[in-house]
Amino acid sequence: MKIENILPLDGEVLLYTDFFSKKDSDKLMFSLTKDIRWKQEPVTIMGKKIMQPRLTAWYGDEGKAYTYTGITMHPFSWTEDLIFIKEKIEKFSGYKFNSALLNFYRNGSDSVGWHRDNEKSLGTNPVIGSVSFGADRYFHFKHFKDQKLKRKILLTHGSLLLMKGSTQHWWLHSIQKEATVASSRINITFRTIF
Ligand SMILES: O=C(O)CCC(=O)C(=O)O
Ligand SMILES: [Fe+2]
Repeated sequence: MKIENILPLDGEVLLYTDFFSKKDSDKLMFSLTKDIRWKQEPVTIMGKKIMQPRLTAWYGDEGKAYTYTGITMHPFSWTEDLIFIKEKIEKFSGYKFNSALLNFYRNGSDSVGWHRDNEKSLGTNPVIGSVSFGADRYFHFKHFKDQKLKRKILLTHGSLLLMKGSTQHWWLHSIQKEATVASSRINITFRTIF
């Protein structure tokens, strides 16, 4: 099977659909929904405190605190599900991860705005392993310099998306609201924090 880069230049994004079987994906969607310590967190944008339009959670190796816009986050310890998912991605990709940011999109009204995962603590060309369960949602890319240059792909139940090379330097990504989506979606981005 030949997997093609979704980006036309300046980065590498590879999609593996059905990375997890339907059976494992169904089980994981159910148990992660129930067991992860989901929280709706506030963010401060231009001096105004607003709630994020989704639930989040941060898990990782002990002692791997993460400073993000002035706030230091302490991750929860890996759960059995997260270790299972992490090890499957590590074995397949050859990369190792020490933390994971989890997102819970309750329905199509939840979203994540345009951003790059380019915090200093992720290093220069971060490799991010992103798995999705539940509702299908479109993942949008827009080139940072040439914002007319766009790509989108559907992230399906049990899929793995690998983002690497200079992707986080040159491309913004987002999950836009989708009025027609009624069910929930979980996304987990595995990262290495230095
Ligand atoms: O939900 C997704 O697929 C992406 C989430 C994301 O971009 C992030 O957590 O940085
Ligand atoms: Fe992101």
